[in-house]
Amino acid sequence: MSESTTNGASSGYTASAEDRQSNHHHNPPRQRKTTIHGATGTWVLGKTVGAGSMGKVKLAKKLDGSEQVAVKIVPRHLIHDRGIDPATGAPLPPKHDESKEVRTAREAAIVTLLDHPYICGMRDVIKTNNHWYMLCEYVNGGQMLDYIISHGRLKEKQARKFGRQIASALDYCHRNSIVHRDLKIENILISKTGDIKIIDFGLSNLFAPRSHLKTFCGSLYFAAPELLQAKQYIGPEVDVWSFGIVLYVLVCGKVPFDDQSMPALHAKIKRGMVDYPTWLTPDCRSILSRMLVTDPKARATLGEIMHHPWLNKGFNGPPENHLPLREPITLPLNPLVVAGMTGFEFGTTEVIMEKLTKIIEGEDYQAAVRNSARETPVQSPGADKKKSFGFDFYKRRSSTSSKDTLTNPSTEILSHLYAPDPVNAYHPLVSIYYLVKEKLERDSRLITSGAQPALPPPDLERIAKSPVLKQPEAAHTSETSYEFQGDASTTAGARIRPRARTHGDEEVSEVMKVNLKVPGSVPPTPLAAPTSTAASAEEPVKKESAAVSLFRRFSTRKGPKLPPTPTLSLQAPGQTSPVDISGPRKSLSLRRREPPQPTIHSAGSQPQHKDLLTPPTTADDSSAKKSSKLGRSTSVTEPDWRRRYNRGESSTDGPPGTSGSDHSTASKPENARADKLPVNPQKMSLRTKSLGHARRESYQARRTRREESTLPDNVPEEDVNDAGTSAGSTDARASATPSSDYVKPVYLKGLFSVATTSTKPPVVIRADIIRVLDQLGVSYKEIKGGFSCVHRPSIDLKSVVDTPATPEATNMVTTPHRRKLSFGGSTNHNTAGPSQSSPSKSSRRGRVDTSYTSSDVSSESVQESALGGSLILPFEIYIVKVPLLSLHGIQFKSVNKTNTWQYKSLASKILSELRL
Ligand SMILES: Nc1ncnc2c1ncn2[C@@H]1O[C@H](COP(=O)(O)OP(=O)(O)OP(=O)(O)O)[C@@H](O)[C@H]1O
Repeated sequence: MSESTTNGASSGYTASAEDRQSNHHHNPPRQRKTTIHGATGTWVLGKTVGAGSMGKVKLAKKLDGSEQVAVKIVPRHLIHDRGIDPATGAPLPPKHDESKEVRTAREAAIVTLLDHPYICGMRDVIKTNNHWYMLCEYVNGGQMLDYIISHGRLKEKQARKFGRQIASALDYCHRNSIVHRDLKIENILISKTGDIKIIDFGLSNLFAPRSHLKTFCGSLYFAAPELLQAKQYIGPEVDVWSFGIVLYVLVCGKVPFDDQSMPALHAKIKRGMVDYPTWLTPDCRSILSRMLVTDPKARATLGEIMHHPWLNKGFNGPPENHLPLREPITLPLNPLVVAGMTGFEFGTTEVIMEKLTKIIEGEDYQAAVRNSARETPVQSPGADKKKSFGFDFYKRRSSTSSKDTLTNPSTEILSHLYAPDPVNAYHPLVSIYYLVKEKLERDSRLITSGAQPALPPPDLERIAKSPVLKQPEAAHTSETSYEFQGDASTTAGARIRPRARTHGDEEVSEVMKVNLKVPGSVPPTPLAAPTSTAASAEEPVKKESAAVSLFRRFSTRKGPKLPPTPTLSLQAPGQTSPVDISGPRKSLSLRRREPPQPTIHSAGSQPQHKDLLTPPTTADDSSAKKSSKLGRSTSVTEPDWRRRYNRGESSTDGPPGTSGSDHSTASKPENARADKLPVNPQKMSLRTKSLGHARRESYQARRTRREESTLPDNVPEEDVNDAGTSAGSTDARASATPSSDYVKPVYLKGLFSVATTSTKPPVVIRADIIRVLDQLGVSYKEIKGGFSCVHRPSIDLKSVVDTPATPEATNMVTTPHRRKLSFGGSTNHNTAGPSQSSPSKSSRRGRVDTSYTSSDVSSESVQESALGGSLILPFEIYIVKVPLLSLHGIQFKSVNKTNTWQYKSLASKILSELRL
């Protein structure tokens, strides 16, 4: 096997060499083994584990095999056509796309400093002439999105655990003056221990309490209303809104706001009318209704959320934010720490020293220090007051406003937090000072313990040569905002991803754009060990034996084996049911009719829809238990499932899959339901929506993004499993029957439900998968343990019908269209895959309707798809075994997160066709 090598600048060091791709042209890509060199050593790139709009994510192993990381590879594109140099008249030389550079550098810079059990850690950053390589902790428990897609909504108790972890991570960020701005279900991964890891800080930024950010970014579905109104915002409040959407998705299995028309979706988000399903407990509804408040000033602060009864039920106190204990900064400043802050381009070390000194000496800061010393902490059980309260930016600014009168019980205990806190989010410079200092301390501890070799000193000279922009004003004395370059108002400044547009900055005064480099002065830190400390900190009062207990109870759906859904159709335009992302759950639900469920609406709201597709009941939902006839979903413990299984109930009733590492759960079985209900044709839609991205860009923008996210020829690649073009069912059929080690065991408990587990042996499951993939025209190749698949929908362009845009749509890049696309008709499927002109076998048998209609996708995407564009959907299916239960199951893995809704829809369809 040949090897190509990429030398790079690590953690901000100047790129020292081109990516070496010399082997590329001489050897087939599969043969190549690419290595990258950074300050942390030499890493061998492996298979692709994910992809986003910024690039691919690959596995990498240290040359000596001692470590494994995920590497986010971001191509550095050169802009060639830059016009003429007015001075010389000569064409300007090509230059890297600055906004993308800045955003990547920002992500690297921020995440490198963070140290939190629920935030994916950064190991090293390597920059070459052609790429950024961000070496991150490899999170191998799957994606939250995949889990929700396969299993539907979570029980409240499960959602609470995740909710506490999200709150903990957000509180840590906010107290460090960092706002994520792209919190969404796709950006939450699950670790092997069953804990969450937040990824993708590519849209994060620093905020100052009295300053404003203005950039609209993030997924539309998760975006706060003020962002849609081009309003300025401080920062934390938009994360609280997105957190509310995520929590809603977890407990409801759908997004709260949705519409097939973008303007209508905008309007719904701005109106903020939320349907709260009746199965939600009052506390759950209460916390959601405090987060999903359209007025950011009236919206709960994170501090309030962390003290909300729902989030604390069964726990000793609010979530721990894992912030180290901090003392107010005193002079003189530590020059080593200040040197480590240059990566953020606050300026040269001298400038940072001067500015920070001014802040620390300032009367505001000193008053804050005095106040904080006087403050009598209100101690809540099990939590340190300072660590658990969010800094209440709005209350501090307008504490007398009636809008600040919270109805939540935490009002009182929050009231003392009206003063600036010298150690929490006082000012970005102050926060970064703490973060760098803490990182240096961590690193020195590691070096002392011999765990981490000393790294070369930072290239301060290079850093010093970087352009220095206007320096920040002292905190609380100006409205200066730390808006990094790339947050600028122009589209060019926005991250190219199918989800957002950037508002103009005309309303914003004194916005500072700060260039950013990767911090070069801070040595990388080895990745933290799995989050055992976090788990203990989050241990509930009602003892759960381990963090993984979250998955001990399983979302299962009991129901008779019914014929497969005959029709698969997307909702017609005008239907306004919110997105139900619970794929298999949804497909199961299609077989049953449920009595209409009353919905509870937020004050003043009108019912927008009734979601009959999302099943009620949770473990701690008494109301749902009372009306169990309404439910389709129940959670069972393994013993419960065993009982049912042994009684000879349908195999599709169980099991609650588990890795088997802990079977001690003593939770009571919950009500299982017969659900022998007829089909509700009205609810037979398998329309699925993206939870992630609003794809309303122009065709050009999409094309650009696609080109950008596709690794160019010179990108080191070992595997080509994203293509899926060469393989097909012929290969798969020809391959040998799976051996006993074909299937991998499931290490994460509870990732399986009736929809994804089976008593069938792997060989039968494999054959079934091949049958269904063939049937649906999905290209595939067999990989270890499963299938690497690519779906290329065929589009009936004749069916594309423009719909008139509303006035609001003028704001949007595209207008909605009707379209028709098919699950059949894969263009390069090796075998006799169905096509539109030739209906699939299943269609002929009346089991699958291969086409559906939707107005969800713009004509651009239709055209694009017709051109073989971004509707191409790569994903993987694995056959796994569930230890101890002698069961097998399948696991979906999305490879490209830009086609979420399409992936969800296809996964649902495959599952329903598999009839496991
Ligand atoms: N540390 C990690 N461990 C395992 N998988 C990862 C990791 N980081 C990212 N991935 C996978 O790669 C995918 C893309 O990663 P990421 O969200 O960082 O990319 P992106 O280009 O910033 O995405 P976006 O389109 O939202 O901008 C994720 O959805 C996930 O599946």
